[in-house]
Amino acid sequence: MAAIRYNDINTTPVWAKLHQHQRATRHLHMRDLFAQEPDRFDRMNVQLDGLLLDYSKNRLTERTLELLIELAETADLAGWMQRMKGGERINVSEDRAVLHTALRLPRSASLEVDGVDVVRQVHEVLERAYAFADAVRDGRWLGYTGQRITDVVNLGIGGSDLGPLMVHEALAPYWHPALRVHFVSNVDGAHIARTLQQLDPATTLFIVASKSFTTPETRLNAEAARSWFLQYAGVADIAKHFVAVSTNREAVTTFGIDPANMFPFWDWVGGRYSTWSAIGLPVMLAIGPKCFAEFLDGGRAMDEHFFSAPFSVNMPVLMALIGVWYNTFYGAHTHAIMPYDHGLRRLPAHIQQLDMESNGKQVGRFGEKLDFDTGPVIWGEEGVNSQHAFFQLLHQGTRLVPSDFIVPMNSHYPVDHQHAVLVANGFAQTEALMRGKNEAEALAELATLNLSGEQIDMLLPQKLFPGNQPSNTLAVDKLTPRSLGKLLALYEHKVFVQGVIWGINSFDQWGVEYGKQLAAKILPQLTNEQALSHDASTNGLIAHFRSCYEQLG
Ligand SMILES: O=P(O)(O)OC[C@H]1O[C@](O)(CO)[C@@H](O)[C@@H]1O
Repeated sequence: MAAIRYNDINTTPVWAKLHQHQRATRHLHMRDLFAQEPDRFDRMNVQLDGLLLDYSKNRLTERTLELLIELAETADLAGWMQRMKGGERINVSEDRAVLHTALRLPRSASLEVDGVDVVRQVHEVLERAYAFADAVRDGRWLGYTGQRITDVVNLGIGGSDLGPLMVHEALAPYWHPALRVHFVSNVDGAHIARTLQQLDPATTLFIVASKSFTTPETRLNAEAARSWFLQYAGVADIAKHFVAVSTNREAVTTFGIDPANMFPFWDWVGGRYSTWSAIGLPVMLAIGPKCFAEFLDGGRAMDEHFFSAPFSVNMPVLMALIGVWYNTFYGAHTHAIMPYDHGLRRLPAHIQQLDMESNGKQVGRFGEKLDFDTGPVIWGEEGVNSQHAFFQLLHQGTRLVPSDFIVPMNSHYPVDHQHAVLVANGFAQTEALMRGKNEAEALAELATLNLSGEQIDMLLPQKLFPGNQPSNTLAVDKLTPRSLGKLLALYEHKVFVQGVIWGINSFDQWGVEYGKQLAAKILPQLTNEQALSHDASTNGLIAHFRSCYEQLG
């Protein structure tokens, strides 16, 4: 454990200066900033090998950026980056290193942690996983009847589901044509039952994906899958149809999966950072080892940029600092993620876990209470669907909602000119959110409609758009394994930087434990007559369930 000290970032001079600066600049409208600064876009974009971040549509001046960078320096961001990269145990509450970046290092690299070269370990497992994926994809790995595998079911939840699911969906153009991959996460029996209904046990492969291998939802789904499978096949056939990805060899063996069919990873990979490890197995099966290696390369390209670029042109650092500006100094409560790409529709859900499980904390890394706002509520939906759902609030509601628009410049699906329509919508939204529509513009529009003065008085306020609603635009040349790798690593580093600024340990998740403990207590009470000692609401709900539950008999 590192020596205990307390986070004092909110008592530093730069913290006070940022509060003063916010008060001094909050009246500025981005529309005016753009009018005064014709080179604003040129100054406020960063490009990295096919990925462009335009951060000019933010409530920023040069001074804001200077102060935010001073804040990063004050928080010793460079030091924390080196500590993470070098494998120091920066996850202090669990006494673990944080080395998802090592998962993306090339075979030629080496990184020793506790005397072990973790890069060698990573590539040993990758080679095994790649060989397995190739055998399934080529039809050399056969099921118990000698038929080839046609369906893969990933049984996992949280980080063992959201990341691989998102990457799998995003890379649909690269899928093997004769292999379908399904993801089952919820303990709601509907999820596994509806998936199994479509499947043939003779041609189905199950991946039980769980870092801990103790997560009840995943274990129950794995047991349900095994029972279903054993209705058709024998115990000896399990080895051909069940593999595991985990850090817990003992639990995998106890569950009945041959350790030869287990792909390990390590405690220095957080669940929500694990897509790059063997947890990516369903993705490897779908897109093949070559494309998966390109995905890893993309992540590494972002790592190299993050670890070497000056803060003023460092994509993850800039995105993180802009987020801190709104969260902590403007009091914004949320951050929206809007991918203008159907393949990226699960990205908001993945980033939601990545960000909220990492930085949704009110104490600092040494247990001290933090006296300021930290991680925002992350939410979002694919564009343009989101425009027809909740954009009204962004345009004319009362809340500050910073957002990211992620827009691929090219599509894998050239359906007429629909891609241009999609992109035009994305760009138009960022413009409208930034500019707004003022009284003169709204009046000029109403003047063309031949309305009475009374009608104009009534309609004018409703036609006004305040604007000044900030957004980043991430323009991706094309959604490929490599560009997706960059995008995902960008968000991982953004979250890390924000955690460093706020003094948070972004790599534990104690907050999800309590609900699990109470669920374990309530579960037997649902089906017995034991007297209840919860609060009146919980007692009442349990009693109501007992009276309604048909399977109680
Ligand atoms: O991979 P495991 O150990 O089954 O955990 C699944 C998920 O559960 C959590 O521990 C808590 O929700 C996540 O951090 C994790 O990604």
